[in-house]
Amino acid sequence: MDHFLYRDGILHAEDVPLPEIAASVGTPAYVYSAATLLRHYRLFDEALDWGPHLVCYAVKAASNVALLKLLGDEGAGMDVVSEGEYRRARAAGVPGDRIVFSGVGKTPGEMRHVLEGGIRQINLESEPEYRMLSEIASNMGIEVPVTVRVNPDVDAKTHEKIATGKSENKFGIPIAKARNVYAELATLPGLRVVGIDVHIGSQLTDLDPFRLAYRKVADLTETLRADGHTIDRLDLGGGLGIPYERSNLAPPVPLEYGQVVRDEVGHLGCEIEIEPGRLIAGNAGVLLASVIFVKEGEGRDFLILDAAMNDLIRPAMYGAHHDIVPLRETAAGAEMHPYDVVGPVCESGDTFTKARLLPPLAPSDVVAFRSAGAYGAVMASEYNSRPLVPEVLVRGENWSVIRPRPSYDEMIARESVPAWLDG
Ligand SMILES: Cc1ncc(COP(=O)(O)O)c(C=O)c1O
Ligand SMILES: N[C@@H](CCCC[NH3+])C(=O)O
Repeated sequence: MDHFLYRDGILHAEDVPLPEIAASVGTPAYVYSAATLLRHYRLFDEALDWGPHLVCYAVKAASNVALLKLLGDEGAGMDVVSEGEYRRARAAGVPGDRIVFSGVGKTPGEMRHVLEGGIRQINLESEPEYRMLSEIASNMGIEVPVTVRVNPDVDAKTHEKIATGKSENKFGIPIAKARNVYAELATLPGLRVVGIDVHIGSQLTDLDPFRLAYRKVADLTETLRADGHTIDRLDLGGGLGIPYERSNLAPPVPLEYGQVVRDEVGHLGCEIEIEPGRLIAGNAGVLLASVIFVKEGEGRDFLILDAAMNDLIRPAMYGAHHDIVPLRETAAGAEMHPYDVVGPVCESGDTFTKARLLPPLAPSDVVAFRSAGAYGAVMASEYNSRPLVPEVLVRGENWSVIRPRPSYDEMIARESVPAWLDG
């Protein structure tokens, strides 16, 4: 459920009519609903309330500081994968002891930064990484809580580009090597083992892969405990999918997911951490775009929008589907028209969808891409020198720009011509 609904024939974000935002901010623009974001966070929090837990929002999904502040103030932890994300979380007021640091390629500088600033735990993904962290932390006189991300070799049954738990993926340490790795970790200074981490992929619509992976983690917990290690915390990653097509059967909800977690690892008495991103932010955001032209092609009509692949790359990158709806509600029984919906960027890949049935649209009409809150604005670029897409946050009747669209001058002023080029 989200808070983008038609009221009096006009699509609203909570209590704000979206045409008002489009007219004021211009398009393209991302609009987020605070109520949806918080609702989804709370669903996860409640799904795990059978035991000690922390929902660490995956900052990569949508990382605007205002969104992080909303979630942080609600008690959320954060899962970060870079110093930049860590700094954003801290800027949003989230204390270090609610931040976990994931990722396969943490640099020494990033490690030092989070150790200085305070961190709940670092999820380690390779031998060279934990040896480096041990050296840095012990030189700083710190003992940092760590887990090892294990790769359980489970098929997450999702798009191959976002599956992370198979042996061919770059993520984690093969689960079969875990005993040796934990044995070495126990001898290294500067590190304090607290648990195990796993994350098998994103946009999972089936709970079985989670079940399989968590069962393996439960077995490993018992083995490692028998070896004498302290395993008090299980970070079970993110990955629960969302319904991108309203017509589709809905994927499992957080409550069902929480039950799987309880079934598989609940008996171990560990504190549970999860790292959901997409399910919290995905349906909490839409991308508004205006029609520039309707162009007649060979046997097709192109709906040319002012949003492009640089603003929302998911369709070009993964062939992803996003529902597209006009801001003015379509009358029941209205005649629909097939459009190839495209952006202005100079690539044929800048196609959002082909032959999509929409009501007849004309220049200046505004449409909304639904389910664009996660992996939307964060993956935007300035390709074709299109200034970075702005972001807006709505809460009830209030709305504010939380990231403005840079002017062309600002975009260009970041660059400089070296004196030695200037004659
Ligand atoms: C380590 C880690 N945690 C959490 C997430 C968030 O995943 P999702 O947005 O699918 O919940 C990801 C992305 O797949 C990830 O790589
Ligand atoms: N960017 C991807 C998800 C990446 C998941 C991050 N580990 C998407 O839009 O679906």
